[in-house]
Amino acid sequence: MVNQKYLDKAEVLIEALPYIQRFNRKIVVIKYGGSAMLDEELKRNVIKDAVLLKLVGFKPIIVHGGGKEISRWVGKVGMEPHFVNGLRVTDKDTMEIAEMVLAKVNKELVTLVESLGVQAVGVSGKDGGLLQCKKKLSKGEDIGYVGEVTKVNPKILHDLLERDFLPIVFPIGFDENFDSYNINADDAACAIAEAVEAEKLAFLSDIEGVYRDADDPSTLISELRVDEAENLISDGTVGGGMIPKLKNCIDAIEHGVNRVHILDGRIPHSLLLEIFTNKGIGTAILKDDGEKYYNEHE
Ligand SMILES: NC(=[NH2+])NCCC[C@H](N)C(=O)O
Repeated sequence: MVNQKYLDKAEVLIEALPYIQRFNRKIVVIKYGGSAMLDEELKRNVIKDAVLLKLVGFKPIIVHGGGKEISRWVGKVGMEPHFVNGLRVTDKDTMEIAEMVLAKVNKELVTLVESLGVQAVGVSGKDGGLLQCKKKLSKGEDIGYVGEVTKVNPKILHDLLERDFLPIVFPIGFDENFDSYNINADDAACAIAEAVEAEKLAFLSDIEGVYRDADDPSTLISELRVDEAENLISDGTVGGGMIPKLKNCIDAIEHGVNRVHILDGRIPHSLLLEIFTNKGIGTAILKDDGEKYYNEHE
């Protein structure tokens, strides 16, 4: 008699097989941010997942933020934050700290990947002219050195992938006058995924996914087509911080990314559970004619 426990384990691995085949040699952009960056254990888990994706033949690219770490350092050096109409301003000094902190976080991530036996290269949006940007206004207000991506030059990423490195990007870029800007990491990940024609873009954040009712976690939506996602925005079902997130997802799909996933980075290995199982664990956003794997396999 074979122990059921072993059979269950084998089943889990076999469930992954079609996805390993389907996504072989495909680019997967992983936006890494939120609480999963502050907890060492979670950080290791996220990086292990990315390393696993790499070693089974995918081409992951990590794009990371570091907002909380930047705020911590701004406080640590005793800088007073400025606000314009309730919005925090990124002045020259803050910009300088942001770049320093993100570079430090970037090298920590590179080190973690390297410690797991995969070669990683960290780049900023300045390297190879990856992210060109301009000043982004917030509701018409100048909030300092906050950038909006105007153009992506993905050559550096293709070169690194070609040579089998795992690229790790932090979203600082320059404008046409070579002034530095801090770019929102979700926006950067989205622009990069479009430019490299990624198969997938996965957002690891502090929310399980998209809910039909924000107050009821049992209403998590497993799969959403772009038109359904647009309706959720226009009919007011989703609100707050989910709106820009969902808009990025829609934008990515309209510009060629096949699937976008919103995942909870606080759940250990959410990335693997999403990619290698039929049901996934977060919300998957698909093209209007995208097949819903979940229903298909039910
Ligand atoms: N949240 C979901 N329903 N996810 C389904 C994921 C399906 C498949 N593993 C994929 O990566 O595309």
